[in-house]
Amino acid sequence: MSEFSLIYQHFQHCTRNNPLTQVGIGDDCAISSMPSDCELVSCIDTLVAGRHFPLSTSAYAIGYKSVAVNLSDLAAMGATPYAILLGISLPAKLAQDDWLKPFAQGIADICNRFDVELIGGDTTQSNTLTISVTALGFVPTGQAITRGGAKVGDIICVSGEIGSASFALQQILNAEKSEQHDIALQQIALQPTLDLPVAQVELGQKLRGFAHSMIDISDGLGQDLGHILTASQVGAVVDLASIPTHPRLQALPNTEKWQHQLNGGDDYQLCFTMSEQNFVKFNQQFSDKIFAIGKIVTENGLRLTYNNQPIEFSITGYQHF
Ligand SMILES: Nc1ncnc2c1ncn2[C@@H]1O[C@H](COP(=O)(O)OP(=O)(O)O)[C@@H](O)[C@H]1O
Ligand SMILES: Cc1ncc(C[n+]2csc(CCOP(=O)(O)OP(=O)(O)O)c2C)c(N)n1
Ligand SMILES: [Mg+2]
Repeated sequence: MSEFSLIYQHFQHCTRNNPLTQVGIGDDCAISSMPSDCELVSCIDTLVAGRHFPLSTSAYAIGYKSVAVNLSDLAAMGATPYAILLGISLPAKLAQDDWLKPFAQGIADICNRFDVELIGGDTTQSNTLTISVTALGFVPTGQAITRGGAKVGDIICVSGEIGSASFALQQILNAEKSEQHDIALQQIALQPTLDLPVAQVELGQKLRGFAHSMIDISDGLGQDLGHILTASQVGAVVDLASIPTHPRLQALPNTEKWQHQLNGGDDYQLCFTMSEQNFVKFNQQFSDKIFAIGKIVTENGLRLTYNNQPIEFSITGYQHF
């Protein structure tokens, strides 16, 4: 299949047109109008086969997740997503309909769910499958939620269960090593949390005007909350028993569970801080579940407690190098 027929067949019309787009796929650049009174919010995340997703991951999930992790970054700023650009470096053996069709379907499903248009990209051949997605969104001027706004006294919240994706990944990596890996790979608990993360786009927007700081959890709650603390020059106390946890994880020994939750990553939940007053107001105004897990304090660093006892736990987070 030629590079151009691949693009036209699988990507040119896979998402719905957004009225802001003046020129989409097919020219040297896309051209978009800016909505009035808004700021542009942009990010890029790259996914490399065997590093960001197991080699056994389906083409559909690879497409879906490549977009979801970027929409999660936009969500973490309180932005409304608008469009993506898709860079694909593809081994020659995958440049065929059997792989491209479900891959493009994964991209299309998550884009169409959030009214995001695929407006351009780039396609090359490479020995290692690598997907790089740039996402663009908008936020009303001055209202983006950054990592740097946490205030002493704020409640620290997360948007949902933490650690499930890391638990699923551990089972998959073990199964890939086993002799009967085809059978083992059919029995992974919580696999959708790893493969098809739910970008918290609507919640992120609702938190504008409520949250003082926000980040999405990609590298592990410990490290990512640490980014808020550093940027805001504050500290935190987190109660490990308050972290929302799936029953399958709850059944693990504490240290294994906390390893998945604090250092695992791949959660793509939001972690944010807000005043106690705003916490009460948010819960009165919206039915979205948000979970208080700790407090922002003056003393720098992250302190962990469990049943009111201090806990020592090494925060490593996901490290590329
Ligand atoms: N190669 C790079 N060139 C320029 N900026 C980069 C590069 N890699 C990462 N960044 C920037 O560094 C910051 C932290 O990146 P990262 O840890 O990847 O954030 P996230 O977890 O939100 O994806 C972001 O502002 C990102 O844009
Ligand atoms: C095969 C495989 N190994 C390990 C992981 C775990 N993992 C890889 S990258 C990563 C962190 C997120 O990736 P990164 O490139 O740091 O994204 P960013 O923080 O920039 O959003 C995690 C938890 C995985 N998902 N798949
Ligand atoms: Mg990144």
